Amino acid sequence: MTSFKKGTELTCSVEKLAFGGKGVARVDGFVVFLDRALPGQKVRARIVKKRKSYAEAVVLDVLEPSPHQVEPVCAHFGVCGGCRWQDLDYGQQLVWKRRHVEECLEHLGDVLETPVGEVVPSPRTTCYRNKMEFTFSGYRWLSPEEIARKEEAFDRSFALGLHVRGHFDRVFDIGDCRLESPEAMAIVEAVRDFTRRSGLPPYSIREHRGCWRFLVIREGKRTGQRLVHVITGDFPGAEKAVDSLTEFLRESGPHITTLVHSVNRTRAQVAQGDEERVLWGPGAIEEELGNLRFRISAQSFFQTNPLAAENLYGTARDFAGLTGAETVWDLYCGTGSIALFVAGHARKVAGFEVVESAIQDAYRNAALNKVDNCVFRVGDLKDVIRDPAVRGPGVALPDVVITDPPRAGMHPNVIKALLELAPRRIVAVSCNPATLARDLALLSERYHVCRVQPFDLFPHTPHIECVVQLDRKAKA
Ligand SMILES: C[S@@+](CC[C@H](N)C(=O)[O-])C[C@H]1O[C@@H](n2cnc3c(N)ncnc32)[C@H](O)[C@@H]1O
Repeated sequence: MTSFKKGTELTCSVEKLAFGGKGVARVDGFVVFLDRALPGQKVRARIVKKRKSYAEAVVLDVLEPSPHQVEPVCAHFGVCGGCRWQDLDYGQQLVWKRRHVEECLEHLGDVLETPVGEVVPSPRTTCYRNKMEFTFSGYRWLSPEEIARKEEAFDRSFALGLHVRGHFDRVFDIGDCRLESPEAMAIVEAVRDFTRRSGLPPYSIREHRGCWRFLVIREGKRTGQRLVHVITGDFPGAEKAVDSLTEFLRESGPHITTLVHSVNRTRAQVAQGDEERVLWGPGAIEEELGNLRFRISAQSFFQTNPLAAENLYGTARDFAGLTGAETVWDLYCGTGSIALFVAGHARKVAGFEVVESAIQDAYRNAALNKVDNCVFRVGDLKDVIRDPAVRGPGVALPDVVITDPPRAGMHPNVIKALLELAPRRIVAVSCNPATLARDLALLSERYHVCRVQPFDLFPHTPHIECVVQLDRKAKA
């Protein structure tokens, strides 16, 4: 009988991928989750955690490869925290993503009227992200290959890059990220070069002190515009150093359209800051989605894979089945992209969102596109969804609701309100099949779940988005 004690080494065959991305093997009937394993592989692995009904293990050696294994396109694969499925054939990634949606929705049984659709692939599988966040660190992590190159002297006291997989406190110098454009990577290189020589220290997450914290690059995939957002700590000389960095990039970084500096005074390791200073250009970029143009400022939310999001929004609009006569509510509207996408097909659209700056962006985007039948309301939906005062006099109750909540899904108050408001159709957009399944089960009290269409917005990761059409049941 195999022991599953921590530290035990075993050989096993990987059967499938679990929701979340880990490989699954059964050893003597006991489930073992394997980090970085693919179905079809035979591996030697070491148990790192033992629970009552399962164990977790790391792969030490691949003894037999998976038939679906491919050569990863990125040199940092395995070390980097992103792209964990880059060594799995893209077609298979889509197969497993669909299966995970099916598994999550399985318990809905007959409520689900049609099978889950085939996953719509991302138009691009590399260079698809329009936003990347890079972290500065005073402790540069070196790969075993770099350490082996003893003849090279590596400066370990400064890094600008991404986090090492599973380690929030380790950063490696990224040279070539395949999710980003070569132009954006050239900016990372130039910023690293300048800041390393600046004499000012990277921010330390242990001492909570230092200058350089984050570099965020946003890129309009259709417009080619690029925004550089430098986030520093509250450190003497930081402002002057960013001014000099701006001058340096103006001379050497031809790919930049605008540069913004902000200060993060908090201990939270988030790439956001206050006191935004626009040092170069308009302080925002524009992106095109369908026939709309969106203004994206340094800290506003925008879908990170715009080309795939365009397909998703188009399907959300199709599922809404609008004739031009409807009042549509766009719940969790962010900067209004879905509201604006459907505005031309509806009488009136009302967007609801908790972040005030996103609402300002939504109005700006409506004006930019000369859309005049949308209103946007700020507030926590669980409190404001039934509040006529927040809704305002010009907004009728909805014929159709489109809802796109964060990963946690909809609050029970929002579900309850939807069941009472009972629009004839609900289109649910979700980035988390598990919370989607929970919300659909609750809504099924009054709604048929007609269609589920998954979209891949994040190639090489286990993430999957879904658009679902729900139609109100006829009264018995
Ligand atoms: C997945 S995003 C969707 C944004 C938008 N539909 C889009 O496609 O760009 C979820 C949005 O819900 C907002 N949000 C989160 N919790 C909320 C709440 N309790 N009430 C209202 N909005 C909320 C977030 O700020 C975010 O903009």
